Amino acid sequence: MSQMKHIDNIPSTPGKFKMEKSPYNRWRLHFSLAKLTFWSFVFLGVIFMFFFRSPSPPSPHSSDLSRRSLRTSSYDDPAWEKRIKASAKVRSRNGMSVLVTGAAGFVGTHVSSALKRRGDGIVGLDNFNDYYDQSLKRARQALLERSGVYIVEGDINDVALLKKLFDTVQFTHVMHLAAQAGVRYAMENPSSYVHSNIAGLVSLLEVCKSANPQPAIVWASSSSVYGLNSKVPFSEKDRTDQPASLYAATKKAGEEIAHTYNHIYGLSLTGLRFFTVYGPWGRPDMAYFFFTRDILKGKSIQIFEGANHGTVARDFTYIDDIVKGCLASLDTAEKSTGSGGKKKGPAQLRVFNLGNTSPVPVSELVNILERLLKVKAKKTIMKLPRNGDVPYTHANISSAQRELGYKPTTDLQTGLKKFVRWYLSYYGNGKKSAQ
Ligand SMILES: O=C(O)[C@H]1O[C@H](OP(=O)(O)OP(=O)(O)OC[C@H]2O[C@@H](n3ccc(=O)[nH]c3=O)[C@H](O)[C@@H]2O)[C@H](O)[C@@H](O)[C@H]1O
Repeated sequence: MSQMKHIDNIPSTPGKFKMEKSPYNRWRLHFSLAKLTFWSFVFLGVIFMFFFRSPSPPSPHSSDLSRRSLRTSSYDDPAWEKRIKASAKVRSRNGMSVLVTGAAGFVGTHVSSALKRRGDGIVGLDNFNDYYDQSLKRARQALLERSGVYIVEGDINDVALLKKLFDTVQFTHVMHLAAQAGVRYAMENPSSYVHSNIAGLVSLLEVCKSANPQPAIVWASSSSVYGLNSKVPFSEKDRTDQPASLYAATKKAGEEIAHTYNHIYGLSLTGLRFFTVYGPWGRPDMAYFFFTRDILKGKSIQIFEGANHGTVARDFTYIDDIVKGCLASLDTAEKSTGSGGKKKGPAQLRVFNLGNTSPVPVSELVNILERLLKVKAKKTIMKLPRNGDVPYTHANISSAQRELGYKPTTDLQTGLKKFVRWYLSYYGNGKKSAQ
């Protein structure tokens, strides 16, 4: 009752209207309060049901989160830390200590294995997502484990995990290869590109800029940033403001984000524009890989052609050449200049094309595969769909040649021969096949 009095004495709108104290008004007030309480309960009930009782199917994100919180508790596990430290142990003089993101990916596996072979310390990080056959990623992981590289299972968006890794090991370098790849898939699942290629990159750079010492970072950009550029061969100085796919746009955004972190925090950053990388242990979503699978299965393949029956061509680049470019980038990367999250001076900022400098038409890629597989392909020629693909790519590599000593040595015929040999030994002669 005293509370009621208090309410009664306060004008609802100061200076405007004072409520009369008649019994009718009191009854109206009681009634309104009862109504208000009733509807508040209904409202809270609905909210409760929506958040806690909703039988909606678990989204990949919610399962990710629960997995992540489970894993967070294992970050304090001494055995886990021991494995990481053992994997990061440098075994050569002047060797580096590298965090490789996307280590169970195609390029990540090859780069990690090459670094380990020469005595660098490596810790891998990979979220093992299901963009393509996860068993292939697990097989790559097993391969790396045999050579002493441990892959931590986690996402680059997991800042707590990244911090824990940097607390455990003083990484001198980060080889950032984790990404949502694929040009055409960007129309199906655009947010996955924003999640990995933009948000994930920012999470990683945030942790790197605060690390002491700050690592030097080498990361995977893409030839797709040239988009609709029609000047060939593509040079790093050419325009890159006309991306043809969301994938390309997120990689281009990555290059701009790299500029910002270099400018504000003194992070040393090198972006590598890879040109259609192929080879053993490759990505099943790429044309050379699923063409091989489909030719062996006797399934029809689609070969795209440009306007007016124009040739669609790619500057296909063999994995071993790309690995050499990655290692040379790490070796020539200057130290970051910041510490404690503050820039101390200008730092290195580089972008390089890593291509093969000799584009090959997709129809020729298929001819080579037919010869190597000794099977005639069932081909359908179709117009290049409007799905983010560009008609051709061709790298000018003079900058990488000059600064990194990069010189690709594997032509498509030789590289595909190695790929096919691996494919047949991994999947068997078409009996067990790629998904
Ligand atoms: O350099 C890059 O930055 C990118 O390279 C790769 O993209 P792309 O060069 O598009 O490779 P990929 O899909 O193998 O298609 C090869 C060719 O086959 C043609 N193609 C494709 C499919 C098909 O059914 N038919 C066909 O003709 C198609 O038109 C194309 O001409 C990576 O996937 C990408 O993640 C990114 O790293």
